[in-house]
Amino acid sequence: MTPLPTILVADDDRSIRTVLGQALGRAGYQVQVTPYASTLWQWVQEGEGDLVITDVAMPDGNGLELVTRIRQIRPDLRVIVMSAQSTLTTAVKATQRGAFEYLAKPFDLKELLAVVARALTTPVQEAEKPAPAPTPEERLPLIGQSMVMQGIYRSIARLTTSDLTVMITGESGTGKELVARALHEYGRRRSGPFVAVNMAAIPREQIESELFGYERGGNLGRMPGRFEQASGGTLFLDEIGDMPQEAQTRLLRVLQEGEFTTVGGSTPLHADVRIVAATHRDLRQAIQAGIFREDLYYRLNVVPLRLPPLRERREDIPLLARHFLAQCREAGGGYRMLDEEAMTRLQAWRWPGNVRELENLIRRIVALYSQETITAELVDAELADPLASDFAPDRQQVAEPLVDSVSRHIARYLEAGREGMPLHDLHARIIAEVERPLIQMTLTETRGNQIKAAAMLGLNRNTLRKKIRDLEIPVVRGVV
Ligand SMILES: Nc1ncnc2c1ncn2[C@@H]1O[C@H](COP(=O)(O)OP(=O)(O)OP(=O)(O)O)[C@@H](O)[C@H]1O
Repeated sequence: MTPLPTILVADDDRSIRTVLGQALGRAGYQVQVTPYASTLWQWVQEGEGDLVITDVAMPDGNGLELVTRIRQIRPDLRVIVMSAQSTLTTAVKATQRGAFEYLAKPFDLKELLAVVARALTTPVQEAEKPAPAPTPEERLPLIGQSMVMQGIYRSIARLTTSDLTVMITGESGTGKELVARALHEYGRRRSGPFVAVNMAAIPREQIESELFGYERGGNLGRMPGRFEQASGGTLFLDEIGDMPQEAQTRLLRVLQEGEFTTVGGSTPLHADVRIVAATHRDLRQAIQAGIFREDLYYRLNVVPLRLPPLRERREDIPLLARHFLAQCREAGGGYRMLDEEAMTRLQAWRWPGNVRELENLIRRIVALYSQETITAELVDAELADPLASDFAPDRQQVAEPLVDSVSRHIARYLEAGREGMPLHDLHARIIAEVERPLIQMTLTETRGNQIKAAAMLGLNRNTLRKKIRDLEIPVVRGVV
């Protein structure tokens, strides 16, 4: 009988050690747990264990540093890193140092068990051997700690070790260009150029020569296009849905053959670029409408990355708002802070222009007002000013049906229940989660006028008042 695989677990949090020890034991593995990085290192040196699961910050050492050392002395021993400091930098560092997988805490036990099974059964590839020394800088390019952003960090981290074509989708202002830059800056081609081309910003008839270059008359030779400029680096094709048909056909040929010719030229040139494309359009609809080539779509959509709208990750709003305030401060805008109610207002807003809209709002407030504390009244006034907003309704996307997002949340609760989280008052909790933003946003809309809000909601005024009290919704009358 083959012995059971042994898993070495290092985490200074006792509850994590207990939960992992039990779950892995139940799944049929042998488990050794320790709160110390040094004990883990000792076990690894002694040749123990078939798999390592380690935390990052431990009292006597750093799990990420251990990954490098473990991979050096035992390249076949896989390491899964788990961390509560779920930033893009941690994910990239873990992956580039050769961790098999990176999991942001809190994680799903089922997911962990699936990763463990994969780590123990997939044969170790040459490509997994330690990567060249990484140089990710500590300044964070992407802000956000929500579950969805953590998923994005993991994908970006994984994609930095390959040249696969990536298709980023997401509404306007969700950070598509920022993600494309991160893929480049942390990736294998970081010493090459990053060239961005926005299809919507170039006259249609010039797109082909812009991308592929053109032959100039006489003996003048050719004018290089963006493909050539990006050689050795990354070519970011923004608003790919706006690419004219002829350029689509040419691009498809480049992707198929790895070569291109300039407009009017005949010598094939080798295309040495990593392509990252982005769009805020629904390309499937464009395909149906016959304006986007389906074959090109499949060539580009090798790895799809969907950036969620800001309203789907409201928990990131305070972090982002503080980040933009800090940026304003660095630019000489003086010290400002948002009071609690102002922050609540920001979290309740629907953000049709996503992170860009939030960034612009903070900049506008810092520029227009000199008071140190930014209040809810001030935020309300700026949010309600239609002239100040660059986000006219025709730029807004069709929102996801409410039933879909509610169902997703309920499914998450139920799943957590199956994982062992005690579920009680589920009905009341879900109703409150829907009711609170409904009432809060209606009040923002009516600038705190409860009579108007009650009319809009179709509620009796006393009922509304009671709900405001029960749900602990802050009541502030707006500036008119
Ligand atoms: N997660 C984030 N952390 C910090 N800043 C962000 C984040 N996401 C977006 N931003 C900022 O928001 C602004 C818009 O981002 P970006 O240009 O990348 O969006 P986009 O999706 O490419 O928009 P569009 O589709 O309109 O071109 C930028 O100034 C960017 O720095």
